[in-house]
Amino acid sequence: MDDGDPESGSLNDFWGSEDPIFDRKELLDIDLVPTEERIIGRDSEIENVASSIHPAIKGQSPRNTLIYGKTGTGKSLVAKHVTRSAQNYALENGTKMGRAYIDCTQTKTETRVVINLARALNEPEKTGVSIPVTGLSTDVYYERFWSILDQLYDVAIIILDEIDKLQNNEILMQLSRAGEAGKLDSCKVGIIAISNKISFKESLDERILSSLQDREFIFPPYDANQLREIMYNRDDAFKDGVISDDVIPLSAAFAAQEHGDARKALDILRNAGELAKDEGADEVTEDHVRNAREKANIDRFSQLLEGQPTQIKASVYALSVLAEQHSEREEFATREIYEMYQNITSDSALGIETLSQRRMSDKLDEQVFLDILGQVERVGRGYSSGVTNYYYLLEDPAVVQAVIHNDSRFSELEKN
Ligand SMILES: Nc1ncnc2c1ncn2[C@@H]1O[C@H](COP(=O)(O)OP(=O)(O)OP(=O)(O)O)[C@@H](O)[C@H]1O
Repeated sequence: MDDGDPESGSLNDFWGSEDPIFDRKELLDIDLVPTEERIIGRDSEIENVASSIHPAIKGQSPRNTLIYGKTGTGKSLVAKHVTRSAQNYALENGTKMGRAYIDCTQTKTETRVVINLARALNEPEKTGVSIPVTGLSTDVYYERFWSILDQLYDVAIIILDEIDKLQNNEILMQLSRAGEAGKLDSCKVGIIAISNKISFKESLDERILSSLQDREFIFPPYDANQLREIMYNRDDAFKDGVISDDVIPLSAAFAAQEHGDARKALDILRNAGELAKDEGADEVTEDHVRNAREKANIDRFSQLLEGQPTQIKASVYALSVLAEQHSEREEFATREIYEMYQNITSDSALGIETLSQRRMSDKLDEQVFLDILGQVERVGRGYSSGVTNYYYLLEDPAVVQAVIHNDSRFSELEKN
């Protein structure tokens, strides 16, 4: 084993070397909540969310708020930015405001949400309440959580991001009714629920819905100009003069082509910088952006599709098989997709039931909203008059299948 002179290793030169491309790379981190002057094109959304929670500044009940919009439209950013600013203002004005953020893709069960909320808001040295990570019943966790809220805060704002990923809606029921149900003595609770799945409201109990729908906002996608602005406002992530002139406009054009997704724009920009760095280049060029876009597409698509239920994968898979078999066509009618879907789901390897055509097409419609698929309506002529729905893939069928095959049941299917 070599444990000789540490000075002699050539790695030392490497550790000591300066990054030739990035200066403040953290500005391109996806979780960063940028300062207000770096937030572009969301003035009215910020105003709307701020007006919903305005009463909280004085310790009164904030209005519950529901935010919808496609991915990368700034939903999480606006919710975090507005609540952070409210919390600072409240603090300076003598109101004790608590604020917690839960990502429901990571925290899906009722008990885990309560535990995480309680742990995030607790100050054990002040409350004397402990929240062990496991071991108590859900009821006890709730009791301790209510006690923490009453002891420490006049008001608490809870952001539930990607709320449609929750296993059930019990936590929403509890949080939205905590005051009237007498669980809380003095603390007021407000919820900001975020989703990119418009159909999620159908699964909600009427009472929760009416309480959440109090204020509902839909965030529109960005246009290419806004995406450009968002990126120019973060170009100090790079060393001076390292990005060539066409890099930001091209990244913005790519991100605007699908829907105006700021996450995608920033992903492309960061990945382009990383590719340039890996190559030892001293400039980020248009070619790096093109290659980064390719990589971002595959990553993003995997993320969107991987966690989806088997029924959804089966219907998207059916479309990908058709697209592969008929490379001369792009669009396929619901009926054709359904025939392929029936073939696929009849294979016992998948272990799922075959839904009706109607329900399968509902699943496809959801994927359209998430930008996994595209959909067009065509009016037929002659015998086939009437409107027919057609779907098409937004990604290469080979990429779609590669992602779905990560689910072992689908790779089994391939062998049969
Ligand atoms: N208006 C904006 N100005 C500056 N940066 C933005 C803006 N909107 C979004 N971003 C950046 O884009 C990325 C994605 O934004 P955000 O997470 O808020 O999107 P989202 O709508 O919550 O998406 P998802 O549904 O995928 O969670 C973040 O890094 C955020 O900082």
